[in-house]
Amino acid sequence: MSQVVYLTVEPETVDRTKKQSWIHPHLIESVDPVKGRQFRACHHIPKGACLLIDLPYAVIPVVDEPEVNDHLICNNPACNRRAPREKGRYSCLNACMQDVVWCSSTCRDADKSRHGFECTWLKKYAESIRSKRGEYDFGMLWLIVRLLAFRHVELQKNAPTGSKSLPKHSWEAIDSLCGSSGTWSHDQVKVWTTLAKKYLKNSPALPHGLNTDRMLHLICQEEANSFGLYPRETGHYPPPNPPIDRGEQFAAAVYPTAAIANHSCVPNIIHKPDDEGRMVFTASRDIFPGQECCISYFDLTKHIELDSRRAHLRKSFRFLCRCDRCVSEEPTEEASEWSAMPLMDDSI
Ligand SMILES: C[S@@+](CC[C@H](N)C(=O)[O-])C[C@H]1O[C@@H](n2cnc3c(N)ncnc32)[C@H](O)[C@@H]1O
Repeated sequence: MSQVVYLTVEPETVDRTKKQSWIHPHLIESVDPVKGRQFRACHHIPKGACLLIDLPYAVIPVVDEPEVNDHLICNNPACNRRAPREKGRYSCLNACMQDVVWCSSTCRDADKSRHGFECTWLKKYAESIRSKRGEYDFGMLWLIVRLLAFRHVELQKNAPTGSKSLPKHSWEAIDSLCGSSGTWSHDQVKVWTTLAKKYLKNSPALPHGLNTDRMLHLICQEEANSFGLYPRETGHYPPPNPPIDRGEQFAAAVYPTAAIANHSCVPNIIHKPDDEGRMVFTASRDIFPGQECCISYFDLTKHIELDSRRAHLRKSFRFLCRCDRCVSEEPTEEASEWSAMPLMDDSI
């Protein structure tokens, strides 16, 4: 069977030329006693309907070799398009880091205030963090710095805190993301505390005015809520046979509204970033009033059996999956066994 391609039906209210997040009027936020915040349908949503287009609050490219890789994206948050080598890339005038590029000098100028916030930090730390700690820790810290950079721009503009209703796009929305140090192993929290003290403390190179505890909390929020960006869709169920993976990750981002979506091993939403780094949710089947609307946090072709799915979610995302499929497949005594199991130390 080849992969099913869903044609996303965009309601007339979506104007993609406007750089705004958009949410389907039938998708609402509610709270589940176990899973926390969640999306629910308040009216029927037909298969193929576009449910959400969410602008990232912060995004970073994930590439191994910036000088040869075409996956670099324009750093201007109002653009976020791919910046291919052959079309010419515009580097930082302060030469802070090779991964930082813009697709035009106009985009570079437009991004002056936000990039200015991260530039000194990148120049001072990027190389040494990469060589001492590796790409994962560097990417995580850079994404945190970018969250702070957007906050800085928001504070500078003295912008009114974003809308209270969905879609949300503000520091206030980032502040309310789930994630706490209690979810992670003691060893992991120790490592992150050291990183926060060493690389994220309030300083002239990173003037944010927040304390180390807040930085540690921000790391936990980022780890629980960030998305990997892949070229193909995530969440086809049943998984295509032969399996088609979602391709190589090219970026990581934090989306203030998309982060409300819980995981299901039988999701009714497929998700994929568009050409401008916005996260797009599409209904993969008819959704009826009251039903929860979920994405899949992982490639469903990679973990098939209950044990494998739950172990992966537990290790990478630190929760016991309570989706309909897992609950219906679990042997009666298993739930208590899983709940009693200590969390593994080799998180992520
Ligand atoms: C990206 S957040 C999703 C929104 C979150 N529920 C909230 O309150 O903000 C991921 C967190 O939601 C919860 N979660 C998501 N999917 C779940 C599931 N299938 N079973 C249990 N908890 C889930 C876990 O606590 C997880 O760490």
